[in-house]
Amino acid sequence: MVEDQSASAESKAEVNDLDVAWTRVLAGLPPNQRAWLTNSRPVTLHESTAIVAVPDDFTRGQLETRLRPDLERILTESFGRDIRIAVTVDPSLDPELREPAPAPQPVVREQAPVYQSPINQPPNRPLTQPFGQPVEQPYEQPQHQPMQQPYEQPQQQPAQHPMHQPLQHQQAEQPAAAPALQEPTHRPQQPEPIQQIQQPPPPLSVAPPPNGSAQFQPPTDSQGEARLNPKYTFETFVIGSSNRFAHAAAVAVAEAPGKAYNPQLIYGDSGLGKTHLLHAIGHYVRSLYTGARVRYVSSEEFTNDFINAIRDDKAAQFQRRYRDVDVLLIDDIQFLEGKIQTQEEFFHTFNTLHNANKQIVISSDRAPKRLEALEDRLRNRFEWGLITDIQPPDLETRIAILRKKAATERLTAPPEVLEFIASKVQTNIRELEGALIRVTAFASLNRQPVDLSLAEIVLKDLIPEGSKPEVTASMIMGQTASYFGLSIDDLCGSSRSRVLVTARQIAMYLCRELTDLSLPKIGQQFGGRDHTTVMHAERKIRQLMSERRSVFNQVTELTNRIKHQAKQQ
Ligand SMILES: Nc1ncnc2c1ncn2[C@@H]1O[C@H](COP(=O)(O)OP(=O)(O)OP(=O)(O)O)[C@@H](O)[C@H]1O
Repeated sequence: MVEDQSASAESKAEVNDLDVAWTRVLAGLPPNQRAWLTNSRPVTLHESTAIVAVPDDFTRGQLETRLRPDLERILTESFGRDIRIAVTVDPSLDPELREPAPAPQPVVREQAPVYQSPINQPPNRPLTQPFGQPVEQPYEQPQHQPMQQPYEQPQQQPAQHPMHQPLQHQQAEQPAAAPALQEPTHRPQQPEPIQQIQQPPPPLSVAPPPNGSAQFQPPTDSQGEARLNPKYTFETFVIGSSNRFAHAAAVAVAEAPGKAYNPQLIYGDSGLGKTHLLHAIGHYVRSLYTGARVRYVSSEEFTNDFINAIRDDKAAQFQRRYRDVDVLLIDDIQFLEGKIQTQEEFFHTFNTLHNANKQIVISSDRAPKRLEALEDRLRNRFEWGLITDIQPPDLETRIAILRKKAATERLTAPPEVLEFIASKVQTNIRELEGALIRVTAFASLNRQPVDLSLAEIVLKDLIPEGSKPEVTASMIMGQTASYFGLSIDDLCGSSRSRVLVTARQIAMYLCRELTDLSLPKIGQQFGGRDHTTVMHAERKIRQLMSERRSVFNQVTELTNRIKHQAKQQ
């Protein structure tokens, strides 16, 4: 912790230095070159790489080609050591795209950049779907299939499974032949077709990848198998000082997968946006590179998949699923702690991908150094790339997140209510969003406008004063079962009677809102259900709360009971 704080203090100092150095850059360039930097700004300095944000790809092309030598020379002189630049596009820097300043109360300082994701720009850059796959497959697929197997410790598996035979290992360690990089096929278009930018700009890489460059193969999986939540994009991600660096690095990685930083590891507490950034990388890569094979997986699913593959003798399919990809996004790596055989398998997956210059992005709830029950060789590998952290957002960022959420979900709430909610919920963004949903649902049920007094009433019970009591899944399940006159076995069982389904979904929703448990962990608590079932339940209850008073009341009453119980413990 102390170490983390000092690292963050150091990075703040460097940001200031970078600002100073940037003024030297501006002073040192001839006017015709300086003009390119009018709307650009330095983002941060990480080791020997200065990340610079520019408003569009055209400017980026200029910085990466014509201006690069001078920029790097002046920065190198300023810092007294070699500095290279990495350029990222932030369209909100374009004065023409900038949102008008918010009227009277300028509480919100951070605005999310409006990413020009090609997904949203069909006319110029259709998203080519190889093999006629649908463009997007719904992310949330309600499934009620119990998991094939409960979460078993992979240690229980036979040590010499074919998946771990020496030959396989050798193959995994071999660098795969990596042909030349194909530039993004869907670079954002520029208004003026100037000859110079007909060439795609050079990649963002700050150092050439060790074994040549990656090439994206035609995908073998469908769009749906990337399993990306359509809501988690860079466009919907609000940037603040707490996540600015992680965001900039994520954009850089998505623009030059396998080249900019490999692996990228994002760490931070629960509910701070790690999963969101992983999905956003996936979307952006897919929109830039035709046919890029992207796979998102939580470490829990990876573990289960591995166990099932061994059980069903499907090692080869398992390996193909995770190794024949261009970008592997692996969430909550801390889940692999203590799981020796899954770590072993992941180690070889990592090596195969890294050797072939395929991008790996990892999230964790802690810095790699603190993943004590993870093998050293894995932790070392995580340190090969770029490690970025996400801190809890400050008040302004929390308000900006609520504004964005309200806009995307079409929820109406005046600024003072958003400020009130943001001041009450300080650490977890999932909880922040949950509070907004409850306030707006309550107003909609009562056909009342959303105002401060209403928000105060709704949040009084949700967020009690004083220290936050720890809520567990068993408390939620116990309270829900007794409230509905059911047993815990009923909640975990397979009956689909209407009352039972609603009770189960409410309990899952509350686990999501009141605990830090991941989706697969919650599914596991409810009789080994799939994580998509939990996602469906969360969405369903959010919707029902604003449509049915009975459901709103049930959720509110249960929250009170659960929090009360937690306080007594
Ligand atoms: N900067 C942000 N801008 C907009 N929404 C955000 C931001 N950060 C987090 N969120 C939202 O907060 C919710 C929780 O985020 P997410 O699931 O990515 O957190 P996490 O760090 O992966 O948590 P966990 O470790 O519990 O899985 C999501 O709905 C996400 O969209």
